[in-house]
Amino acid sequence: MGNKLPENIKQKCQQYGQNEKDILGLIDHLNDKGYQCLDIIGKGGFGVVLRAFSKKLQSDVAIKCLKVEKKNDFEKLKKECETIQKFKETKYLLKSFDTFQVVTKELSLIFMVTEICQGDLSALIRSEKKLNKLEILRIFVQLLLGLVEMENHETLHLDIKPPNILFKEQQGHYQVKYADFGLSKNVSCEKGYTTHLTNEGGTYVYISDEVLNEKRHYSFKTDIYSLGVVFVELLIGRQIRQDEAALLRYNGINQVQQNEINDEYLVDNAIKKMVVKHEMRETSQQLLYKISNLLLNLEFGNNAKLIQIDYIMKIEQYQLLIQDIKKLSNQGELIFKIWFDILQSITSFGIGQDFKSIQAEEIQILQNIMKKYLNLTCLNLDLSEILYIQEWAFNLKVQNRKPTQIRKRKNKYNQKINGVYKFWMKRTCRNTICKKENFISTKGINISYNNQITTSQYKRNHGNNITRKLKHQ
Ligand SMILES: Nc1ncnc2c1ncn2[C@@H]1O[C@H](COP(=O)(O)OP(=O)(O)OP(=O)(O)O)[C@@H](O)[C@H]1O
Repeated sequence: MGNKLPENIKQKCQQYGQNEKDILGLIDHLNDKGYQCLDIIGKGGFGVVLRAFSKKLQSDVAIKCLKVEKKNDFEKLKKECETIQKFKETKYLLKSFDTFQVVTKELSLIFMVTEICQGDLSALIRSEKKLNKLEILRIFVQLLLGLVEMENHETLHLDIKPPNILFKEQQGHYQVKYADFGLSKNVSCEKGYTTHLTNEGGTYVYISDEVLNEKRHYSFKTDIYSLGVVFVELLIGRQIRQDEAALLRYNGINQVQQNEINDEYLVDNAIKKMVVKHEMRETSQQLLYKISNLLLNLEFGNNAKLIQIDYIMKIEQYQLLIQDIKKLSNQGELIFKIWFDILQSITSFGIGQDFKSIQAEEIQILQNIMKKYLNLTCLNLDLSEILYIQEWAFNLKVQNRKPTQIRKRKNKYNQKINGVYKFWMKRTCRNTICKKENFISTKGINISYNNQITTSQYKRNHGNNITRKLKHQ
């Protein structure tokens, strides 16, 4: 890039009040590390965020360039880097690719390379084009899943607010990610809370009573409060004012806000279980269970009849399944059957196959099947969402069984989601009926079958070393 800044970066320097020489310096450091700077995305309290091309990843990344001025700053930034680096295999927490430090005679800089997003939630809340309820619920379910991911990593965010939630938009579907873990704390999962108190708070509007008054342990429910306020803002389509915030914290949601939300179910089942005193708040799992049910009903509700007809007509080779479906009166059970069938279709005889071995490609196949069979274009669920829905559907079935059966099943299903999945695999494979399906061996030999066989029969004849080619792809 030499000594000259491209025109777009020059303009952004003016817009963000950045010294051009400083930016040139940053660009040189980044070049040395294999990043080609393309633009300035924004400016935060500690420095600028740049868009750059990573030669190693062969894709664009965001690079937060942070100037360390005090020892405290360094500790805070180091902690943020360490926190995001420990997140492995998460989907709703901003991915970190690299962090490095550059120290010269004059200054000390930290660079954090992360995945790149398109903006933050505050822009969506402020935007003229208001999000509809379905879009809001899809975002909210992802944010709850993000809290579950944090819980799995024993992390409290403690600064959840719209500017710290980034989004990517693809064909009208928003994918959201938590960012800015500068105030986050580690928490022991056994205890579920931390006694490490501090007077650094998040932002006044979003922080809970316990953080504001430093009067009790923090727990995963501390983040639930903040997310509750974010949810209120998403639903009313505007930011909560400072004067409203105190009332919200101590008195809960008021009538005016309830009228703005205009959805009794969400107020009673989500907001009043989040934006309340610590002991009355629900967990992310409890909320997720309810809200993903609601989302599922919204996604499928109006299409229930269509799903039924479409399903029976198009998947006729699954004779047994169809007979079952005809007996079903309950829409929940119907959805259960559909998920069951779809899972059968994407699993390539993987008895005992592990959750992690399900590849993005298979999720893509699943989505294609959903679109094709169910005529749904809006569906864009990922595996963890699918597993939650699956678990919900199973519980729904469990409720209709006799108590002894329930106990037996529940023991199995009380295991973690991995366990649920493995059990499903076994059950799925045992019952699968394959008719006129094409199979390919891993050596690439095509084998066609004209008769119905069960997968276990097939495995007995041909061994485990097979993958199934999807007929409907
Ligand atoms: N990974 C990213 N992808 C896209 N935009 C980003 C990314 N990270 C940050 N931004 C944007 O860059 C701007 C500055 O972000 P940054 O996190 O530094 O600031 P902040 O959150 O306002 O400040 P602070 O961290 O000091 O509270 C924000 O507008 C933010 O939306």
